[in-house]
Amino acid sequence: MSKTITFIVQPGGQLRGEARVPGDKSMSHRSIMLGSLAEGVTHVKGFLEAEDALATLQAFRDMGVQIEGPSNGCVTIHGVGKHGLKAPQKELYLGNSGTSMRLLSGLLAGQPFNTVLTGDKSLSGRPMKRVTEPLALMGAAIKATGKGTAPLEITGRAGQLQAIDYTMPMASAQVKSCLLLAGMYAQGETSVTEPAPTRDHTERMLSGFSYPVRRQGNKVSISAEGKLTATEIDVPSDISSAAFFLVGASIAPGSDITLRHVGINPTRTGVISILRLMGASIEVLNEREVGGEPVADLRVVSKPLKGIAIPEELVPLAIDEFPVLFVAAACAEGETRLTGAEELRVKESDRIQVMADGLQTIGIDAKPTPDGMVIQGGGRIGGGTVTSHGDHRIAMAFAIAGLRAHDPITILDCANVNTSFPEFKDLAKNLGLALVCEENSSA
Ligand SMILES: O=C(O)C1=C[C@@H](OP(=O)(O)O)[C@@H](O)[C@H](O)C1
Ligand SMILES: C=C(OP(=O)(O)O)C(=O)O
Repeated sequence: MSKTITFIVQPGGQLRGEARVPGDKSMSHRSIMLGSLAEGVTHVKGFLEAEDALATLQAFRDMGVQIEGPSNGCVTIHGVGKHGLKAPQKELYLGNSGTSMRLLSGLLAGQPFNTVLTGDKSLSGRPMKRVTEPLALMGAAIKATGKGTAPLEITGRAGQLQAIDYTMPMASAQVKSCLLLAGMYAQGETSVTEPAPTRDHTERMLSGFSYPVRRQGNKVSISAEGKLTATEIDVPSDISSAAFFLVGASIAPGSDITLRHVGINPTRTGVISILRLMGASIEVLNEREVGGEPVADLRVVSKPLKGIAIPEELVPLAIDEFPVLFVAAACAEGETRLTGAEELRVKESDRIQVMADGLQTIGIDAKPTPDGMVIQGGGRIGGGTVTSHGDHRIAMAFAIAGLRAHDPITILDCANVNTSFPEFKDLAKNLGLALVCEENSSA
């Protein structure tokens, strides 16, 4: 039996009040990976209790790591050291999570045992050559399908990986992190050069575990010399989850919200920069540093938005926020143009096509292009039935569109909101979104 979830949003309303959205997904994954490889006991708080991060947690349990929790966001990891993982008894199932699969492929390439990585239908369609090809240059043995997709059969080549100096063809934190994790098991110094800055949580967290990692300009380097020492990790709220409310409060007249304890690492704040360019009022309050990551409270007051050409350098810094940014564009006066974002086509869904289809259904002039979208904002937003194609961020983006719609919006296939933000519907309702959630069991 599987559950289907449908969101129904009544039109209009405003967002008001305070909320703390759940922990950062990227950091939650990495806390489990590095905590498991550390010597000693790592305590994590603010861990994201959602399916993607839990898939990573289960994978490490399957490799013999004793992990307590999660309970109220607290996880205790009894690290086994860099060479302490054990062969899993079965394949590692990673659900919907691209981050788990790509980072683990690097980490597992240099282990003294074999593994098979599998995922759900969406993950099994996502491109893995971007990691298997550079890993092969390091001497890894990974067999994918003919299309370069999962399942990935990894033959562990402990002691046989060689360092590479690799320039990534695309700006991807997953590819960078995969190669850095493989580099921890390779002979020589592994370097990864990125064409544009991407999220740097792996590098920051490695330093937090006292593992040497070096950055020179856009190049990051690591070697096998070093060990991870257990630490305390405080995961801030995920700006990618906060983004739904940053947009919602901006577009719904009369809104005024404060989101507490949000991670504002500069490699993640593209959504704030883009919304401000569109005219949004977002104040960054109480800036502080928590465990090597910048954190702040964000206050958003509604303000009329205007369409813009989104600067391409902001694309990797807001890569997961485009579904909801397209909704902001639909509510902005004038044209918004996104270019340089072809990566959106290979996420949990083709986020360019799926968002354009849904926006058109609710009456918006949205034209998909190979690498982005052109949206004419300011028109009447109607209502209708859209499908998320099992993509959590599409489901939540259309829920937010309801704030400016004239008729109800029904969003099909929303169960995957649980991959990143299970509390979405409750938090959204508390802030003022008129959202109803229907659950049905299907055989
Ligand atoms: O490293 C990470 O944690 C992530 C990197 C990004 O993917 P890419 O590296 O494919 O851009 C992002 O879309 C994903 O949600 C999380
Ligand atoms: C792209 C995403 O995640 P992943 O690549 O880990 O599946 C996302 O959360 O928007």
